[in-house]
Amino acid sequence: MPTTPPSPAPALPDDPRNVSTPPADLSTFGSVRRLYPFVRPALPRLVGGLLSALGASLAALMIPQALKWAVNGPLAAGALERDWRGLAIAVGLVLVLGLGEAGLILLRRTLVMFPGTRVEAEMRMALFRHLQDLPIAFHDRWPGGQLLSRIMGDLGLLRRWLIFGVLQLVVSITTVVVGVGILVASAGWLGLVYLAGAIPVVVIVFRFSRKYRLISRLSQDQSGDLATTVEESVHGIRVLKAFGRGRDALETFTGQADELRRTEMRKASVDAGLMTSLTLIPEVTIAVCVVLGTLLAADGQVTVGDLVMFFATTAVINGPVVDLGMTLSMTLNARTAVDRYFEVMDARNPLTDPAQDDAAPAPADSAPAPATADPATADPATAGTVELRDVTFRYEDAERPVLEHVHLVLPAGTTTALVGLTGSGKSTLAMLVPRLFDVTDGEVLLDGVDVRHRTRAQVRAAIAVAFEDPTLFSASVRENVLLGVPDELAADEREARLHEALEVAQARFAAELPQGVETRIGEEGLSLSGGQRQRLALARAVAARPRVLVLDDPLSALDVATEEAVTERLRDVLRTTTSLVIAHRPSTVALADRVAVLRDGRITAVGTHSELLATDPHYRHIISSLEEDYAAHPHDGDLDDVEDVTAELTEPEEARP
Ligand SMILES: Nc1ncnc2c1ncn2[C@@H]1O[C@H](COP(=O)(O)OP(=O)(O)OP(=O)(O)O)[C@@H](O)[C@H]1O
Repeated sequence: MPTTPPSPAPALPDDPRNVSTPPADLSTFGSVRRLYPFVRPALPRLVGGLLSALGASLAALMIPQALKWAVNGPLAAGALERDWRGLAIAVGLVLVLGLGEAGLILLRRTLVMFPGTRVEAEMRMALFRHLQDLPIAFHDRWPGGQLLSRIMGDLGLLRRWLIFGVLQLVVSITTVVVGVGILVASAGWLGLVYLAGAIPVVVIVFRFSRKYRLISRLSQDQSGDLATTVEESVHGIRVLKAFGRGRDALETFTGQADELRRTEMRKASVDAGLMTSLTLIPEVTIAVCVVLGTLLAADGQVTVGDLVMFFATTAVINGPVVDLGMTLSMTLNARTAVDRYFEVMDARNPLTDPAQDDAAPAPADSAPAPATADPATADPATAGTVELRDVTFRYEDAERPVLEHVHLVLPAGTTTALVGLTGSGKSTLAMLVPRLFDVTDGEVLLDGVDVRHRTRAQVRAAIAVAFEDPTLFSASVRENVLLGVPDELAADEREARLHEALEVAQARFAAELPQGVETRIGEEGLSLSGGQRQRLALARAVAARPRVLVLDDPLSALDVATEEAVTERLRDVLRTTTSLVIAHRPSTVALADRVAVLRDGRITAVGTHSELLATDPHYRHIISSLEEDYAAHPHDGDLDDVEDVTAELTEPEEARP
């Protein structure tokens, strides 16, 4: 039997709230090069788009050459003996070049539109997949708004850059380089003077890049913080309203929005500075060239045709020089977006699946333990058993462990209640069983095999969890309840599980919702009371027919009568399952065959309720404080009556107190 865990994965990246400057080790090129795996399938179209764009620029640069030929040739022949044929050829040439340029621009747009949107979609899906895989510890540390802004805002930025920015950048640079080359080669001194104007442009662009990169990063991070504030205040709207703290939330939001506005203003002013320089410097250079060109023409060193070609070419170059400023800021924003995207994508999940060779065979499918456990994969002595063996667990960044040297066996087919004072580590212990966290030391064994030697999918197929805080998704009751049921299961079997689970969890109210079990609930659907939500979450755990059921205080929001009814039905279900129930109420403890007492991160006693009452003073203390607490707040969980009128209307008679 394997006992050593797989080698640890690299640590998670720094807290995103500390990330305010871009990583210095990658150049902009180095950063955006990381897009290659996503861009590769779209590369032929992108290259096609680039070639079309370059062709369009080349056509634009050829027009001045045609003009020069016309001015020096057919037009120079004099008014009386015009070369009409030559003139027609020149006009035709300009027309063909102009039409060619327009056609190539259209082709470029058509070619790059599809890959741009496709790369964005692929990257978005990859990020979402990765977020689903990342451990709870990652999600505890990363604010939702930061993730939201990366998956939406940053990827939108990248799409715009891929469709327009990157090609325009290459085209602008190529046009400027080729255009200046033509000027230097064919216009002598005039070309060199124009080239000299590039020196201040290079210096200004370099300084701009350094400054803009920092501001761009700040602005995108601040957008993420703002999104987090919106997300938190929308989620916590009830608390904010109940405590009259809406104004405080508004002030926080206004402060952050104003900070972002100031950053955007700084960004715009740095951008404007660059645009002004890129417009002004070529204009000043051209003014100098006009004076010089006039002197050279008067001296007979250049022809009028040369001057027409020169100034027409500078007119073609000037546009791309100004575009260069715009595409450069787009590129720096895209670089920030790539950095922010890969900060999440680079985060590794320390909860790894074992290598194929090391993996233990899959545990018996969702069959009840121990009778039907697969004899080929499970030792009959341990089939269906969960064991925590000398388990120590410390949260990342926490100074001391929450759990220390915990030994606890959950025998197959039994129900163990876990009790302890608040903060003693009950929920933490429960999360180690389905591998939501991995132990720092020791082992969690399922069927006698370390859970780290099974894939996470195998472990989670065997274990279902219902948390105190029930999360429902924006989907129908049916979809929410059948979340843990394999899709391959026959339709009638799924239907049977749905109805059984709703019945066990006393959630028959679902049938009386406006569209029955097809009613959409969750954030965008019908609001349910706390008790109703909890019962659906419990139904979800029951419907999965797990071999191991972990219930983290799943009945806390139920009224007394409903809790009794659920407890009764749950007892039948728990008989076929190995269960761990975290109890905050004496009535929940009554569900259990055995009770384990957790005190300051250690299991201090295990026994039946009556044994512990007789022998363990700490247990008596816990039970009396639970009873006191319950007596003081007997209606804490009785949310069905007060929270939602819908509940009143749809609750079946027998489920009401
Ligand atoms: N994600 C986390 N990171 C760091 N510390 C945590 C985290 N979650 C819980 N803790 C700490 O671990 C300790 C145990 O918490 P846990 O939620 O397991 O206790 P509990 O016994 O379930 O409490 P309660 O009965 O109040 O639900 C607490 O001191 C808590 O502050």
